Amino acid sequence: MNSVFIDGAVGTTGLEIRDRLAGRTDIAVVLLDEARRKDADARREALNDADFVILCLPDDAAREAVALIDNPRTRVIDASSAHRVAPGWAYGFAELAPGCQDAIATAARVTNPGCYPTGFLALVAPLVRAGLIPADNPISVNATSGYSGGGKAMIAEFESGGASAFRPYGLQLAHKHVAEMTTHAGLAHAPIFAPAVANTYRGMVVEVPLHLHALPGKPTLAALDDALRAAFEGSPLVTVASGDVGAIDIVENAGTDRLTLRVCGNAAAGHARLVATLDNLGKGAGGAAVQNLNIMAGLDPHAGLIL
Ligand SMILES: NC(=O)C1=CN([C@@H]2O[C@H](COP(=O)(O)OP(=O)(O)OC[C@H]3O[C@@H](n4cnc5c(N)ncnc54)[C@H](OP(=O)(O)O)[C@@H]3O)[C@@H](O)[C@H]2O)C=CC1
Ligand SMILES: CC(=O)N[C@@H](CCC(=O)OP(=O)(O)O)C(=O)O
Repeated sequence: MNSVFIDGAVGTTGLEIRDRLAGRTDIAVVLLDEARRKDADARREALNDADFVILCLPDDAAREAVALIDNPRTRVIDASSAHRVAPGWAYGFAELAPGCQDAIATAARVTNPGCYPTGFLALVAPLVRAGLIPADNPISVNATSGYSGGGKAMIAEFESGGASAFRPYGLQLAHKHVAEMTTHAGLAHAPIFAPAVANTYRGMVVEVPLHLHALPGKPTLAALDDALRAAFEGSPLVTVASGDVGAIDIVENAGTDRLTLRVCGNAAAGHARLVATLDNLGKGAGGAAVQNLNIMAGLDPHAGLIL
């Protein structure tokens, strides 16, 4: 039996993880009651007693939690963006590249990927690795998230009735996810990241437009599709669907831990739209955390996930 303390268990991500772990007989979930859940002494004790801790906290509180751990045994999964490019942390995206799952399995510190980077990296990293996109190619990424991506505060704002249908943000192009997108895609230059939030609770679309005719090897849409299928072959969570569709819905994978990739575009024009759909709270957060926990604990990687 593995004990797992969830720090931040009543937040949006914490509740998703608790749902996925409910009923598991191989995992004992440890929670602090309402009166003690922000008490540093109570958290220190829980953090050090558990085999695993999952941090579902704002970045500063996540850094504080890690600093409270003073034993070599407790292993950490951080859902925040505090450690996404930090030395000594394994990047918790098992399917991203050969070796990732093994690195997670043995790591003491695993950072969950960001929700937007999960879609972006699945689309781009395999193509960079295959040499179809040069590492120094300029890349843009447009993405839309459900409002639960902003946690309790944004949920309250949207559910109070005053929020707009569609809100582009991050307009100064300094979003906190850019560093992890650049690093883990193996890019030489930061992508231009244009996020937006839509008035739907959960779900996400991440899109990368490409001028194929301007790439050195002038790859075809079929070549990109083949490379993505080869990269994720056998994964029950990350799949490549036909890009020959008229429209894609932001809630396509809402309520699941799936990530669907498509290579769409106009072959004659040499224009591609790489599109990923996921649930920001699924493969983008809670599902990824449970998958990483399973892998670290040597269990079925997909136990408790919503396939
Ligand atoms: N929402 C999403 O789609 C995703 C979120 N994440 C990341 O997961 C983390 C959690 O996000 P999310 O669940 O959305 O956020 P929420 O705001 O919904 O929840 C955060 C929780 O942390 C609690 N908390 C804050 N400070 C402390 C502290 N010092 N000690 C103990 N508890 C504390 C909050 O308490 P209180 O209830 O009192 O406010 C709240 O319950 C963030 O780092 C976020 O970036 C990652 C991927 C996707
Ligand atoms: C809609 C919305 O606001 N989304 C958040 C990202 C979701 C999140 O908090 O995830 P990370 O932990 O990966 O940062 C944002 O843009 O900051």
